[in-house]
Amino acid sequence: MNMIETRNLTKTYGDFTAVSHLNMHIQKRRVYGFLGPNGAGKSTTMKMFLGLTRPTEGQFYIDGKTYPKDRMSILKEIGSFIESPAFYGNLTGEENLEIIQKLLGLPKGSVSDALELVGLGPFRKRLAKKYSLGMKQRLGLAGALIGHPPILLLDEPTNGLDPAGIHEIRTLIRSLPRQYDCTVLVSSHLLPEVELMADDIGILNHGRLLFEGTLDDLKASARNAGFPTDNLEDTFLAMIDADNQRGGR
Ligand SMILES: Nc1ncnc2c1ncn2[C@@H]1O[C@H](COP(=O)(O)OP(=O)(O)OP(=O)(O)O)[C@@H](O)[C@H]1O
Repeated sequence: MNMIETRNLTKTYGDFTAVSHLNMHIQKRRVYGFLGPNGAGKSTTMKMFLGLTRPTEGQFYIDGKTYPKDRMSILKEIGSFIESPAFYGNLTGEENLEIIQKLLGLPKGSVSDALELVGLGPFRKRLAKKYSLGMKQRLGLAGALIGHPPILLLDEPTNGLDPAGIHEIRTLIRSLPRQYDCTVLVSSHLLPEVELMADDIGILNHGRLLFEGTLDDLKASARNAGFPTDNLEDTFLAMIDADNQRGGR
């Protein structure tokens, strides 16, 4: 079953097309890696799912609901982390999460659970403005996860983390479908990262979906198209390069 499905989803800004006729299929209880170079349109797509920017053309369906008709009930199902999340710098990490907990009407214990889940337990009493970049990313993730939403949209969640932090967050994301019955859409511009986290991937370039399927499907389709397949990152770069040579849009 598809938890998120788009049909010809398109977003233009003036005469610039940021997202073009996207047909994505994000299956329930899977991690979908949304891969593409800077400016490919990943954030714009996620912002449309959250109702933060309006599609110019096309539709999307989330858990059987239609945008814009069911916008509010769609939003209730999504936890998100889009671009650097904003916090109250003069409040502690814990206090920041308490605000979300109250807004969502969650039990008090959910704050500690979320802090532990992302490894911020020991830093709960520190002011958010004193957090390192990696700690801020973790706090953003905790904010997205706190209500155990059935759908998580995570835009480059490992940005700014050190290798140990990346490993930890990746392991956490991998475990979410099993642990919380969650469907995860996670964007990245790094194939090795997606390779370690995702069940399915979608490759976006200049707003167009170049590929969608499992990693094995990607290898097979790259082999058929004559791209290198020993190293999937080379495959990805060669696909992007070939698309750019063709004009890219
Ligand atoms: N409000 C806007 N007005 C005009 N152009 C925009 C606007 N928002 C995004 N764009 C353009 O749309 C394109 C896609 O941007 P988007 O942020 O979705 O890409 P991305 O794949 O998330 O890239 P990154 O990895 O750099 O975040 C970019 O060329 C960007 O400059």
